Amino acid sequence: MVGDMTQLGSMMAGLMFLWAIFKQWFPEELGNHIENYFRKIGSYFYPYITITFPEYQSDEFERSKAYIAIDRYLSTNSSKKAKRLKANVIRNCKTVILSMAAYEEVTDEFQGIQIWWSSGKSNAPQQTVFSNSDENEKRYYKLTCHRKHRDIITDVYLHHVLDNGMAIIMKNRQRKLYTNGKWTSWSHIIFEHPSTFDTLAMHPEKKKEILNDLRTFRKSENYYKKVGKSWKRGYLLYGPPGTGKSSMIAAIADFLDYDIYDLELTSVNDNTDLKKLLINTTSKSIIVIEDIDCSLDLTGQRKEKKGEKTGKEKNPDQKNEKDKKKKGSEVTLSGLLNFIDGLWSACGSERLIVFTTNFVEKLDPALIRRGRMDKHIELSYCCFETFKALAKNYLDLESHDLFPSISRLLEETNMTPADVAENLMPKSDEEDAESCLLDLIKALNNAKQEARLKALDDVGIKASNEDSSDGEA
Ligand SMILES: Nc1ncnc2c1ncn2[C@@H]1O[C@H](COP(=O)(O)OP(=O)(O)OP(=O)(O)O)[C@@H](O)[C@H]1O
Ligand SMILES: [Mg+2]
Repeated sequence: MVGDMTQLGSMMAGLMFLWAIFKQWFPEELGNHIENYFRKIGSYFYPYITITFPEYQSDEFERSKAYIAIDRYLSTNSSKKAKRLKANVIRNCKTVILSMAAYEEVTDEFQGIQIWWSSGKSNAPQQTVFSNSDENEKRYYKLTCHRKHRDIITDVYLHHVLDNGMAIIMKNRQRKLYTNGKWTSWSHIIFEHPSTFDTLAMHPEKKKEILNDLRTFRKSENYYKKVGKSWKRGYLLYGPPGTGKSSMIAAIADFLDYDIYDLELTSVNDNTDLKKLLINTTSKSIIVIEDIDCSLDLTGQRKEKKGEKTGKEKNPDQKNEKDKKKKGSEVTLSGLLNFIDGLWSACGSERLIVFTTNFVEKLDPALIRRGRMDKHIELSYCCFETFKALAKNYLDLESHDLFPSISRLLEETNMTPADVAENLMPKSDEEDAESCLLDLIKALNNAKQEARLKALDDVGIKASNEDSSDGEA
């Protein structure tokens, strides 16, 4: 059907071309009159309009988002109707997306209107020595419909196609973990961290509160617009090592289906590069700076790395090397503050910025004030509620006679969820749930004993210090 219409369309275009040559031999007014007459006859025989969607817009390197959305949208009906298909295998060979090959045609129906889609390609001149033959083909999708439906097609149907196509892209997309390498670019791997809010053990009330906060954030685009804020939110996760800060970031990314940009501040040259990195992030993402206290000190000057010489350098090469290192770490506190909520931070939207630290008290108050880091979440030592969640995850246990003893021991001593989890893991095939719980009780008793000895030691040292200072006096 589309082929017939295309032939008819080409015939009409040919006639119009011939007419353009003959038109000059006629007086202008008569020429225009005849042309109008031709157009009327033409539109009587060919009452269709076509809209073409090229894969690449002339001024962009990236594939057109509209083209990709149409491709995905058509994959739902082209895979049923088209005869020649193209397969795109994603998600580690687990998902196959079929789209129609070049010069295929499929029909679609919308509110009783018939729409014809065809795919095509044309050869573009060779662009670079590295480009392969596929890259030199300019693909496109062409929509054809009756001209009387023009308004509904352009105003309603195309939105329907693009929205549905984008939804399919989001559903099939694989989350990415980006890291900043040299210069101002990001490189990425597919992000498949197993941590989710189901596996993250924490007090149920606290978990509920965080999930509600994330849900509210996700659907608050209009609210942020209304109050004049860019659509982003800052999370500060703090607590001792092994309490689940990184695991929580992975769980948030899973819950919101966002990509993660793991920003290594020590690799960023200066504030300008920090800004460029920010511009190169996409919406629906989490920008993470882990161990923020190790990247900046309170005055905003970057710390020198441990082990770096502080005295005079022995030779000029060493000095150059040091200069280079210094030059590679010129990001300032003010640069970071601008990164979080300066004017440039408004480019893109729907973003979380997450800082983690083991020492919240070391951070500059300006960096973590509300408005910048809107939500402060403390992840702490394992409490009984956290233990119950871990026991459920690791041992499939909801209750046990040993639970009361564990509850008492957890109140008496500090143990991180990471250590509790390690003790709950069976060490061999023979080890059952009860012996894992006994392992944990043993570890908790040891930790309690160690803490008691350390406290005694500290008191002893203090007492001997006081004695010696009395003697001196
Ligand atoms: N709250 C938790 N729930 C479930 N597992 C946890 C939790 N906390 C820690 N773990 C386990 O301990 C391991 C270490 O946790 P994680 O890396 O998230 O700690 P962290 O707080 O980021 O530590 P650090 O401050 O050293 O970076 C995780 O792989 C996970 O298996
Ligand atoms: Mg961590």
